[in-house]
Amino acid sequence: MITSETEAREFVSDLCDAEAMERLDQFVAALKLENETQNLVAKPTLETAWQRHIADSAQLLSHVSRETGVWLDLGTGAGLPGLIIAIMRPKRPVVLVESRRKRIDWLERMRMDLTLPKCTIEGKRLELVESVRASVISARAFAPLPKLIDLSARFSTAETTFVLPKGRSAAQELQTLPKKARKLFHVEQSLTDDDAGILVGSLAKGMRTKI
Ligand SMILES: C[S@@+](CC[C@H](N)C(=O)[O-])C[C@H]1O[C@@H](n2cnc3c(N)ncnc32)[C@H](O)[C@@H]1O
Repeated sequence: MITSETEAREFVSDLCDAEAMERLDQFVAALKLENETQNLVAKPTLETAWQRHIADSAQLLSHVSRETGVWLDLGTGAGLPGLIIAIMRPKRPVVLVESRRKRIDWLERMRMDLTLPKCTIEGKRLELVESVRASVISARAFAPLPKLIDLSARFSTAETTFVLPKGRSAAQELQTLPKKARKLFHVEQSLTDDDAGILVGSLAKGMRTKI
């Protein structure tokens, strides 16, 4: 379990290079400033930003086997987890979907300032985003599980891995899926919170049209 800012930095630095670490520091500094003008994350969480946001996002990499293909992040908001993945894996195409104007502007600015040419931002509602085949789909605090799957199934194939940090409700949310769909996901322990879980899984063919 990651229990301090130092441990969080060490955990993340094992997963990326020194240049990415510099960019992550730049991101954290910018996030603290931006949070004074728009409510991107809960203010108290900024004191432990590396644990609560950076390592929390970075840990998703451990649940994804393929290092290639589009990583699609739904409802990216402050940049979590999608922008963190884009910083740590700058050669990978990462698509961030976010509908709120001020948040889109923030993400665009970060993408420019951090020089992330493979990262693209779909500044609109997910429902309006053109279908692409995603290799990974992530979403933190985006929507209840059945709705999330309903909205994102058209971006998935049988090879797509869903990685969904669900906080304390992970196991409970899984129970809200029909029995057949439930079997396709499992709960991984979060490394940043004893009580939190990450839902990991893929959708079978029939499930991709309707759950
Ligand atoms: C609770 S925030 C979570 C933000 C970020 N993932 C995090 O963990 O800090 C949910 C985000 O999803 C965005 N959102 C909600 N519904 C959306 C939709 N249908 N399409 C695109 N973005 C959406 C909201 O604007 C908001 O920024």
